[in-house]
Amino acid sequence: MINLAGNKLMVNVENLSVSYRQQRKEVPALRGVSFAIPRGGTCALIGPSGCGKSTLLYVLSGLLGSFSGRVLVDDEPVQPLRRQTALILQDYGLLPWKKVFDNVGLGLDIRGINGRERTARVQRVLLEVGLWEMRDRYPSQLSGGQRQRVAIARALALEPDLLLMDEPFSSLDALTREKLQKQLLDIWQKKRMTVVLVTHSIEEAIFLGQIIIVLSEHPGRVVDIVENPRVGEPGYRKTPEFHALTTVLREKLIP
Ligand SMILES: Nc1ncnc2c1ncn2[C@@H]1O[C@H](COP(=O)(O)OP(=O)(O)OP(=O)(O)O)[C@@H](O)[C@H]1O
Repeated sequence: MINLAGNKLMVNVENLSVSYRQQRKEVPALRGVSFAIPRGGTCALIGPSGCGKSTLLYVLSGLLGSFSGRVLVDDEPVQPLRRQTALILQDYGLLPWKKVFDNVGLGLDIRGINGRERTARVQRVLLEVGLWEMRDRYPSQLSGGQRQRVAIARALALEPDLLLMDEPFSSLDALTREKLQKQLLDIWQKKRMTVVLVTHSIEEAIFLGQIIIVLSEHPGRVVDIVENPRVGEPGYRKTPEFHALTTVLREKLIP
């Protein structure tokens, strides 16, 4: 499928609704959500706590298969364990008993990529995120920012064309957070995979999301889809446009 700007769509969600079953009652989590992300674009999902952001990410990853509506990833109906989709969860999902090197190789192990190919890919991504020196450490011997980078490296080792991230930087201090946001942007500019990121932070959404999807209170509906084409431009964070957009989003989220 092609969007209006002539780009192929990576994600196309039409009229998506999701409910959870809780004590024999249907609890709606998302209602009638529609949006599209072009291939190689970035998208930030933002909205109040409990509005269904993580649920939406689980649907895109294929982990949550019971929904109504249509969800296409690279023109195919979404399915579990798509090889080129990588998902980074909130707690990073690192195994404490495995060293950094093997934590990064975990996704490759699951997909049966081993031997020299595995070693080469793990080495390459550890160098990319600046963690090669830490390869023999255990997760407990790393800082929060380093652990997050291990999780990113693990995702990159899969050479994904769709990277899904659930609040990847929320537990980090402000400085580390900005550093890693910048690093993610650098990686995206190099590889141009499609990125979908859940965040609570308005600034993060504007810094990283070419498309910002604003969801309503639970059950989540799309309040607005904001286009933010200057993502990745040097110095964007310091521009008046960036600050103006901060105000616009704040008003949409806290009317
Ligand atoms: N397994 C489940 N069973 C029942 N209800 C659930 C389940 N998982 C989530 N929910 C409910 O669905 C709604 C959406 O949850 P979700 O975690 O997707 O929201 P969120 O926007 O990511 O929240 P937060 O910003 O607080 O992380 C919430 O009201 C939540 O309580």
